[in-house]
Amino acid sequence: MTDDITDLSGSNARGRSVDASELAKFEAMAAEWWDPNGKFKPLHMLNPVRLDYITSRIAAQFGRDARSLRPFEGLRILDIGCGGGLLTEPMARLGAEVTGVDAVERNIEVARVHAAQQGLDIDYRATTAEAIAEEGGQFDVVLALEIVEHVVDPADFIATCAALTRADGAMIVSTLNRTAKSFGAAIIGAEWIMRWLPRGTHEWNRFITPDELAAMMAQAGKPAVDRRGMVFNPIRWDWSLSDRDLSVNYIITGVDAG
Ligand SMILES: C[S@@+](CC[C@H](N)C(=O)[O-])C[C@H]1O[C@@H](n2cnc3c(N)ncnc32)[C@H](O)[C@@H]1O
Ligand SMILES: [Mg+2]
Repeated sequence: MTDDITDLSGSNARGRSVDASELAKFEAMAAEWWDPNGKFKPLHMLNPVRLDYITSRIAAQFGRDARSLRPFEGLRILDIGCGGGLLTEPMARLGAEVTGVDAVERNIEVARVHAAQQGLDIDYRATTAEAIAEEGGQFDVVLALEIVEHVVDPADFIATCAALTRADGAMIVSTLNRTAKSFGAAIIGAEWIMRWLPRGTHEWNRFITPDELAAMMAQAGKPAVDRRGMVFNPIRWDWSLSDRDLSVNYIITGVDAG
């Protein structure tokens, strides 16, 4: 059950969003975070397109010029479920003051070592969103990328992310849609055929539709202002953003209703 983590290494954070069996999957893969051909290959492939999206949304929200040298100087960004820091590091490079949080201690160790090698100053913590919220943490931007399908109660988790986001801030959430196509692409394609991910990494019934996620964000006071699909093109072998096709991977930005 969610409270019983005694069968793990004991290095994982507790919190009501934590599903111990989900954490065990990431704990087992921790060493591979920065291997572009390892088990996180899909995230490495996805990284440029989601970085483009996130950078332009943050620049728009805060009136920054995304092409300047350090456009996010002065912004506080929280990356929840940061893993090895694939998206955390570019945020720091763009000048933001970045906190990366992951419930798996081993991920945080890997992230810290890699950031140090890159000469990046990132505040990495092995904890949960709810623990940061209890401390009263407030951020200009909260990122929750590819994590909501792994937490115990997605609506509760989204509410915590929203509480961590300042009134004039933005939260950006990416995940997998629950469609026949996502079963084919994310489970059969990525796990069974391509073997990019170990079998069982994703559970299709935990995937969330864009409407469900948007409803959770609206309920949490950060209604969706923008949603895009992230689409893999097997002929060009690359990813692009789409206004129309949110059938597999997608990303949503929420800002204050007022
Ligand atoms: C698919 S990975 C995504 C990593 C990173 N956000 C990225 O997109 O590159 C999901 C991450 O969420 C972490 N995680 C899962 N449940 C969590 C929870 N309840 N609180 C904090 N982190 C969690 C896992 O340890 C894992 O590193
Ligand atoms: Mg995932």
